[in-house]
Amino acid sequence: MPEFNPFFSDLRSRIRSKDTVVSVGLDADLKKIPEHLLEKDLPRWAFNRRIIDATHEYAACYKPNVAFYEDADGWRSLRETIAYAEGKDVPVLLDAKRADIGNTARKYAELLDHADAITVNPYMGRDSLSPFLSRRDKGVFVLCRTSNPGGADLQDLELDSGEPLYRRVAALADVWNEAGNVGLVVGATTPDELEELREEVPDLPFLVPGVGAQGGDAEAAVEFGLADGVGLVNSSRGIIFAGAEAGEEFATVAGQAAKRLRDRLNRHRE
Ligand SMILES: O=C(O)c1cc(=O)[nH]c(=O)n1[C@@H]1O[C@H](COP(=O)(O)O)[C@@H](O)[C@H]1O
Repeated sequence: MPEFNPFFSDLRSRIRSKDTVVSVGLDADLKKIPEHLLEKDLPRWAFNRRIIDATHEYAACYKPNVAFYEDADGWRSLRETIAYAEGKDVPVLLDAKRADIGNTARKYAELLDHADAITVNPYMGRDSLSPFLSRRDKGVFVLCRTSNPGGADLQDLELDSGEPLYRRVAALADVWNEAGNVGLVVGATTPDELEELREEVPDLPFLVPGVGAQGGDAEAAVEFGLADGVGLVNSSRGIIFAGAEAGEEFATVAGQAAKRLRDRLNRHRE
């Protein structure tokens, strides 16, 4: 098994030094940002800055989902947000779920010039992921068993061998992990699959979304999400919009929510 690459080694150091596996999802939905920030030049950046100030002590990483930034002001907000998070020494995992034919994938992989790690979609196969995998110092999280209800539609399909497709994805991701830079995305909403996948690929760290707003199993997320103590459990809305009713105190409430999740997850860590 390859050693962890620089991204996962740094993540391990952060997890140890801050004693947290919480990934704070920066899904800065303009429709939910407190009204008093909407008059700012870049409301999403203003929002994220305050969220980062309040949560960074509890964050193993920040995970902005690019869906919330794909417009001109959004990209500017995202750039500012990433720089600010990195200024606080918190790694940034860009949730982009990309991949494409080689020529296009090469372009998509340039997103990694601006972040420490990325999520990718394995549906188009190995060559569509090569430009990401060849970034040996970054983290590449491969979607495997997703947390949404429709995750079963394709991912649970049984192959001729009798194994479900998501298990094959996990086995392939393990093969693709030549540089020690690969992780898997496995939702907390399917704890049995989390357990099964931990057995299938004992060395791959998982990003486990789906706790908080989606109601996933936080205990299973921690029990099975970590490989050699390294892994991430993400909550987005459950943290950043915890203070939706708190007006100007929204960030304080978000900080409390991040701390609560950290403490809850830590109770289940060895
Ligand atoms: O790749 C992801 O992060 C992801 C995979 C998955 O299976 N389920 C899932 O919810 N996510 C992302 O994790 C975040 C979950 O947000 P909350 O439900 O608000 O905590 C969103 O950004 C989703 O896009």
